[in-house]
Amino acid sequence: MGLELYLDLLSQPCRAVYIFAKKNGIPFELRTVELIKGQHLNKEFLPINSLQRVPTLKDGDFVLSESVAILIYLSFKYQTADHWYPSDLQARVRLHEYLGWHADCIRSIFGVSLWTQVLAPLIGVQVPEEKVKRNRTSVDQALQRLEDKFLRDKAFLTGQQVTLADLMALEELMQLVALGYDVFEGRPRLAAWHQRVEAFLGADLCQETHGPILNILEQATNNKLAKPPPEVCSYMLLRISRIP
Ligand SMILES: N[C@@H](CCC(=O)N[C@@H](CS)C(=O)NCC(=O)O)C(=O)O
Repeated sequence: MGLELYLDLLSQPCRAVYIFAKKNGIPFELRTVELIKGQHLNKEFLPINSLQRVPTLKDGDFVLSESVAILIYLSFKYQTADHWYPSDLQARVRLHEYLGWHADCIRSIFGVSLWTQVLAPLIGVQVPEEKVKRNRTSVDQALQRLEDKFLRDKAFLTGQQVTLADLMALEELMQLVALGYDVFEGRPRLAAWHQRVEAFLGADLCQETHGPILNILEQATNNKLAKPPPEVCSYMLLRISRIP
């Protein structure tokens, strides 16, 4: 069996892995794990990733989770262009500097809207308004830092060429865009960066990758999402209660 990628394109780190593999012509079998249906909790997925999370890579007997580790594995194994994961020491650690900040300050915040606007209502729960507002404030602060401290006047987040950092950031931003948040309003440098990254990736690949998340609100509004089974609902309830 060749390379298998266990992904759900509703998930930001999964899309970063997907778009990287596709853009670089890396052959893989897509194994879709639908989080809304709780497929990551199924007994079939447990032996593949006991952490029950996606993305997960399987390359023969080698199994790997964590999007950044997967992206680095793919860039070495398939010898992708140097700009993605630069060999120059300072350029590489600059990329890791961003990825560290991203893990701490973006990941936990940008995904909350999907819970408040789609997943909680799907199981009949309303997230308290003060939590929603708190999240919006955190999102605004993080976007400002992304633009002022990382992007500044550069073409891409960590330099003049596109890297893994741009993919990770793009996919987090798409989560907000899909949920109706105008992340680019009043942020012209971020808007120009977004256009540059999407132009580099190509419109068709962006459409293919972002299609499912861009449709999620419409699907939710038109009751096209099936309510998950009870055990998944209880699991989701627990996750919702942890929204700060
Ligand atoms: N740090 C991990 C985050 C992975 C992650 O949070 N995956 C989510 C989807 S976005 C997941 O599988 N969630 C299922 C769960 O935690 O129950 C990465 O970058 O791969």
